[in-house]
Amino acid sequence: MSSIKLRNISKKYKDEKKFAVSNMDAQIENGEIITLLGPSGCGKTTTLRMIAGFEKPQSGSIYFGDEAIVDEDLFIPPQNRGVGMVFQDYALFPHLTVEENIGFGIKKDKDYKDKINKVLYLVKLNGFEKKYPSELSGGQQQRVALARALVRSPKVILFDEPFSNLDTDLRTNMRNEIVSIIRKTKSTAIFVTHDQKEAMAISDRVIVMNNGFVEQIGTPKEIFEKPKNKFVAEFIGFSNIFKGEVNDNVVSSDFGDISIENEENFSKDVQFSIKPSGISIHDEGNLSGIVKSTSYFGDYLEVFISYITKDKEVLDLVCYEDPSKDLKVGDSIRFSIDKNKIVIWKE
Ligand SMILES: Nc1ncnc2c1ncn2[C@@H]1O[C@H](COP(=O)(O)OP(=O)(O)OP(=O)(O)O)[C@@H](O)[C@H]1O
Repeated sequence: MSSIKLRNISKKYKDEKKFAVSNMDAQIENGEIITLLGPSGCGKTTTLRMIAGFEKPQSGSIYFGDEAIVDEDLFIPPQNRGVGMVFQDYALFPHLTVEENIGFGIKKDKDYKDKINKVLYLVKLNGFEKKYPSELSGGQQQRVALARALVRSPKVILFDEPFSNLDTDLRTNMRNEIVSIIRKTKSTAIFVTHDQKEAMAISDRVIVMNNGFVEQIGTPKEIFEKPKNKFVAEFIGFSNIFKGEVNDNVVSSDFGDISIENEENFSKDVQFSIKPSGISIHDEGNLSGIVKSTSYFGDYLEVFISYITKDKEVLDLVCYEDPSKDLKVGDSIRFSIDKNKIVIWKE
């Protein structure tokens, strides 16, 4: 187990104009589960591969604990880094049994059997040692891949989109199981995903990346409550994003003045998001609009409202309403905004 420090690392692939990763700084604590989150092509896999040693950064340094593994004149090769990797496609040898896959490349000393049995038990595959990968489900194959990483007692385990080949139910179960094994073994783990829900569900902290840059590093709660900018807010699924101006404890916008707590001391130009649950349609609402569309989702009704500003601009808002409400497209309605359901960031 080890902490990891990335200091100012940059990577540009040969013949590419753009940097895949630019000036990245991050500190990952010992035993922490961290996720690199961002859209396709933002540099997540490149970062993971630089930590594993499959790619060499042009500049910057990487430390495992106090030990430099990459520096100006230093490059420790992958096999000497003590890194375990679990890939999206499991990368198991089809002609080897579960036991042989897990034990591949490790010394067949007197502890060999014990080590294999210990990890088989951990991933709940005892009894499967003589099976071949083709005889296993996707989830079971993924557990073999994890056991193969764990048997080497790695300093850090890297997971590249490990759940993307599994269907939804299995995916949730597998991710809970894998996280509980990581916690049990107190491993330091880095995941790569572009699924924000998954990132929030499994991580102690999330690194949000965009275009090779780190946009924000924080706990899921910090990122949800204090997104740094519009990219992060949109990427984690915020809707109803508008501009405003803050003076003391009031944000002024197209929806009038709304008093806020302003613990962050925002001033002047900001952007803000109104959570869909923070908009309610009722006759006493101080704002008026027209129902643009409705979609029924069982537990709630998703309603799009068209709101006309003082400058005659039409803004669309989405809100979640009681599904028993009788709302039809074209209805004139009144609505209000709950100031506690507003999230603000500096523009
Ligand atoms: N071997 C390579 N040679 C040249 N360019 C590459 C190579 N691998 C990645 N890139 C480029 O580097 C950038 C970052 O790619 P990377 O695979 O790290 O992104 P990602 O966030 O992991 O994307 P995805 O979610 O699609 O896997 C992209 O612009 C990509 O096209």
